[in-house]
Amino acid sequence: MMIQLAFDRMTIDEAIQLGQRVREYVDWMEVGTSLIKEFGMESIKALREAFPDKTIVADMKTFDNARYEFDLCYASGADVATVMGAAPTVTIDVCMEVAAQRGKRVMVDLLNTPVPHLESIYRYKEAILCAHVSKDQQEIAGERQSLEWLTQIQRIGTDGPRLALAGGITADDLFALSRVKPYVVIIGSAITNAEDPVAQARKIRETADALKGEMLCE
Ligand SMILES: O=C(CO)[C@H](O)[C@H](O)COP(=O)(O)O
Repeated sequence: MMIQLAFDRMTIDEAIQLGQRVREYVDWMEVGTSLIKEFGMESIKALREAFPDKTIVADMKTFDNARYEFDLCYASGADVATVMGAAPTVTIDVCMEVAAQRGKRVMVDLLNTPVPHLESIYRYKEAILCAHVSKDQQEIAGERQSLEWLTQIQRIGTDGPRLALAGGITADDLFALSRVKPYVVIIGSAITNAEDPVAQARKIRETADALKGEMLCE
C-alpha cells in the first residue's frame, strides 16, 4: 500500500524540510490545497525538484476549467492531480483525457459528492477515488465521523477504480481501514502536527507494512 503524506498550512521550505526527514517512510507526497492556494505552481515545482523519486500529488481540487488547471499541475511536475467528484461530468472527463495524453493520473475527491453522482464516477476505472472526511467536518464535529465515512467507502467496492482514504487518519486507524483494501492512505496532520513527525511516520509505515496483504500494492 502507498502512504501519501499531505503537506498543508506550512511554507514550501517547511514542507521540503519535513519531507526530507520522513522520506524513507512515505511513498507519495501531496502538495496540499493550502500550499497550492498560497504559493501556486511554485509549490508543485519545488516538491518535484526536492523529491524526484516520489510520486507527487497536486491536491488541486479542480471544479471547473479542467484542461487549464490539469495542464498547469502536470507541467509543473505533478504525477497525480485531484478533481472534485461533485464537479460536472464533463470536467472529470477532461481531467481523465489530459491525464491520459500526458501519461499521468487522476484522483477524484469524493468529498460531498451526491450519491447518485457516485455511480457515474465508478466508470473511471483508471482513476483513484478518494473517500475524504473534510477538515471542517473533523473540526466542527469534534470527533471522527467514521461511520458515515465507512458507509461511503463500502459503496465504492473493490472491482473498479482504486481507493484512497483521507481525513484525520492516524496509525491507530490503519487496521480498521485495511478491510476496504485501500490503495493509498493519505495522512497529513498525524505526521505534520506530531511532536515527533519522524517517529509518527515510522510508526505509520511499520503498521502499514504489518498489514501487507490487506492493502492493494503497486
Ligand atoms: O485534503 C486535505 C484537506 O482538504 C488533506 O490533505 C487530507 O485531509 C489529509 O490531511 P489530514 O490527515 O490532516 O486530514
